[in-house]
Amino acid sequence: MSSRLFSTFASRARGAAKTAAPLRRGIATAARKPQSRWVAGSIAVAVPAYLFLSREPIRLDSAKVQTVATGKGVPVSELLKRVDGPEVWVVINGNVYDMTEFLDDHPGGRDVIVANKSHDVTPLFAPRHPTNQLDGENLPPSVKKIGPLVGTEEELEEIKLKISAEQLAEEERIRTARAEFEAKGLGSVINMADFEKVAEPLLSSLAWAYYASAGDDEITKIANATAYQKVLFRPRVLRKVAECDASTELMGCPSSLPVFIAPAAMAKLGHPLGEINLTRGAGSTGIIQAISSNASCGMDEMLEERLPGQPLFYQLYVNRDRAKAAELIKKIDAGKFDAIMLTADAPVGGKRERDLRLKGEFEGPAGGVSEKSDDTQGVSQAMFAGVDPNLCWEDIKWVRTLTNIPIMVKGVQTVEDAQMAYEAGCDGIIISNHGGRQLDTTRPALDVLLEIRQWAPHLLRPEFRGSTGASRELLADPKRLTAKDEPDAIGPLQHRFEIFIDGGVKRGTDVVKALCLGANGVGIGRGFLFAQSVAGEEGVEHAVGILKSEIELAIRLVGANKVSELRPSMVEVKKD
Ligand SMILES: Cc1cc2nc3c(=O)[nH]c(=O)nc-3n(C[C@H](O)[C@H](O)[C@H](O)COP(=O)(O)O)c2cc1C
Repeated sequence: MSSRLFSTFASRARGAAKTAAPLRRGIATAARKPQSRWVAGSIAVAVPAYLFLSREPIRLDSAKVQTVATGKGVPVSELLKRVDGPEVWVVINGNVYDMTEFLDDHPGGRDVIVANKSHDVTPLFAPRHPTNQLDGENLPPSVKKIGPLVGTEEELEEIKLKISAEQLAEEERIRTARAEFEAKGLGSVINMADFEKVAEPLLSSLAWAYYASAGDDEITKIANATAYQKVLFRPRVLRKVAECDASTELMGCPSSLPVFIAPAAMAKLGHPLGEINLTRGAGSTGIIQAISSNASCGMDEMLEERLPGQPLFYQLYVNRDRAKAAELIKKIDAGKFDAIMLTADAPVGGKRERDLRLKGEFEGPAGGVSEKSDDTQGVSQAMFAGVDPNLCWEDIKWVRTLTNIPIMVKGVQTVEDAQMAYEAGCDGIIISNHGGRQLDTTRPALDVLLEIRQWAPHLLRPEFRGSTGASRELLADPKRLTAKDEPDAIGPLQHRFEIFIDGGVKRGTDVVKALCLGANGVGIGRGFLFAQSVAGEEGVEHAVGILKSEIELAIRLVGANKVSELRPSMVEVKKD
């Protein structure tokens, strides 16, 4: 995918220097930024992280090789002495850590650590945690760093995690699928659904379950996507559509498309660079990434990748420990993020059965809001253990006292709550049901947008308050396209209020439909997770390229030249 298509940030900072690259570039790009702290670790874990549960040898980093040579450090024999005792020591990235005091604080529960005591757990740790999770002040206070490990090849072999026949078979399956995909190339992916199909065999069963899962019977997840089929276009013809510009502004930030990367946790489960792929891909294509509170890369790692002027949003889960929550909000403020998406639809985690079936093999990220998890719970529950279930509208005011960054509420699912968000002084909302991952059989997100149009049109910009389909005014003046479809009888809003929507968006036509109905922009979660899993940063760029061409095509074929010309009269909503 060429960055020439996307001028916004790419040309400013990275220029058009990118050349067509092999699919392996996702890994190779780690070497592109030698200043990144990520690099040293990423080379070593690249292959195992792809395979997720791989027990392939982790190469020693240079510091460790030196200690082996000088004989200084913690001998393997010391580690092995703890196999049967009460102390729990593990090796991560060549260093020995005492986890005994940390066990009950671990977001993923104590079992996963205890079961692997006195082993090198780097292959389990790397795909789930920020690379700098154990550096300096990031080291949890209850974890003790003992020192670098030293040992002979045979001793190091002894402390490697044991791999089951099932896991070996999975590694083989992934290897074969990747080889098959690389023979075909990224050009074989021509739409967002293709990314999902290609990603499935490339992912570990755990990563696939985590990404694809949704609440209960996954009815809302499916409905989110199919809802777009009930909105049909009413294209206008003979409109001079040679020119087309799909760029727009989201919360006052330039965006090459009316699409943003919805915040989604644990991108490293799919690719060793994880969310860094998303930051880079968003930067080079000029779209906006919303970073999850539970990202598997650290906030500072992503900020390091940010291009000059690149807008970034941050998704906030408010921790029940308000001191911790305030600390995170101050970090967001200091990071100069362009908007906060305060997630409100997950006071507790949904029941995601694909996750639950794999329980015991997964741990939540150590960053974000995750807290100690109850070991009877599954994957997603670990993610939500720290989230304050008592968060309420009053708390928006509290967040406001800590930062001036625009605040949006993510997870609004009724017109009543859209109005409450406006009255609470929020700068916007994201209509979302978390991709169907929370309360199953909740209405598809698109229905909420239609409900807002029906009952609170004043929350939309004036030109989107009209009815869909042919209006009396339009028929009286059919040449009109860019003027308002309906007179603005309601009057202006008292403060900025933008409406975004996510869930089930797979096509450029879905995006254009949401915009015709009054949304300012559209978020995509799984689609970008799959894209980065398939081909790292280049996968993200390829996905943006697909969306861009589909969105531009839809804008033109509906009879417009730019986003601001899209109108309710260009669509009709089929009655159920
Ligand atoms: C694997 C995964 C992890 C997610 N993690 C978060 C998260 O940490 N915070 C959040 O607000 N939403 C999270 N979401 C929800 C997304 O932000 C978004 O609402 C949803 O993915 C949109 O649906 P789509 O995947 O059909 O595009 C996650 C979604 C997925 C699929």
